[in-house]
Amino acid sequence: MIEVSQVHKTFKSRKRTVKAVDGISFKAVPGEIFGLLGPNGAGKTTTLRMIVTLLKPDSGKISVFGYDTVEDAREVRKRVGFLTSDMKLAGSLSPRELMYFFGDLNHIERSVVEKRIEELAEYLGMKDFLDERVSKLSTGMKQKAAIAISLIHDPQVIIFDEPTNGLDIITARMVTEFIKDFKKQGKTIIISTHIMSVAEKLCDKVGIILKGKLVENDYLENLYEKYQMNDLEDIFFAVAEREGELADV
Ligand SMILES: Nc1ncnc2c1ncn2[C@@H]1O[C@H](COP(=O)(O)OP(=O)(O)OP(=O)(O)O)[C@@H](O)[C@H]1O
Repeated sequence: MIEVSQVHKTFKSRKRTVKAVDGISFKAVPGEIFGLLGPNGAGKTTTLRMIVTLLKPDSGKISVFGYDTVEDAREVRKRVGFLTSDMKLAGSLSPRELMYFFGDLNHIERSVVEKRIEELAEYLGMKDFLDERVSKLSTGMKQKAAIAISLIHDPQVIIFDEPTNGLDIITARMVTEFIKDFKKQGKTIIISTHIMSVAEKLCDKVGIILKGKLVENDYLENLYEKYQMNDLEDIFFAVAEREGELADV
């Protein structure tokens, strides 16, 4: 279970001050996929980076299975797997070597990592390229390797930032099928996306984020009922219009 309560994060530079996250609260529970849906710059990545302890909130509180992301960051990291579309794998290491590296970072015993590599290679279909240099792998193979690395410590919580961004439809389908399977395994999953169809296909609950504020947060079926619409894109535009977000368009 993840609880985000009244979280704020502002970035200040000499040129500008941005309230990236402005009082966001939501919960994500095991066996469900929560989708943070919003346009570019809405605050999705900043929210996810705070959940996975890469950034500290200015105020508010985030807990992951009862552990505070600031006070108990180490306990949180043990339980969380984070995958971002920026995680471009390159270089001369192989998926197996990278998994050892991330296993060490997570202080997991080598024998446990070895077993985990075998399990993940079997599950994700990576056996044929476990020892190839990642620079030589196809996009789909790299994405499988990135997923394997983010899951090396068998986390209860999976946070995927734009999981299908930049992928062809076959690789994107593969990734969404894995995410559905993680849900069946009872993991707590949060994804961010700006693609309505991804949210619609995958998510149980959707939080619509605009300019750092969560302006809608409900189960998909409740949103369809509430807005009397059966298309998430239509609902998104209805919400954006209500919030004055389309005024400049
Ligand atoms: N490290 C940073 N320093 C300064 N500003 C930042 C930083 N990270 C994010 N921002 C700003 O905070 C706002 C929210 O960014 P964020 O990356 O969270 O949005 P997003 O919803 O993930 O967008 P996208 O879909 O484009 O990735 C943006 O205005 C962004 O420029």
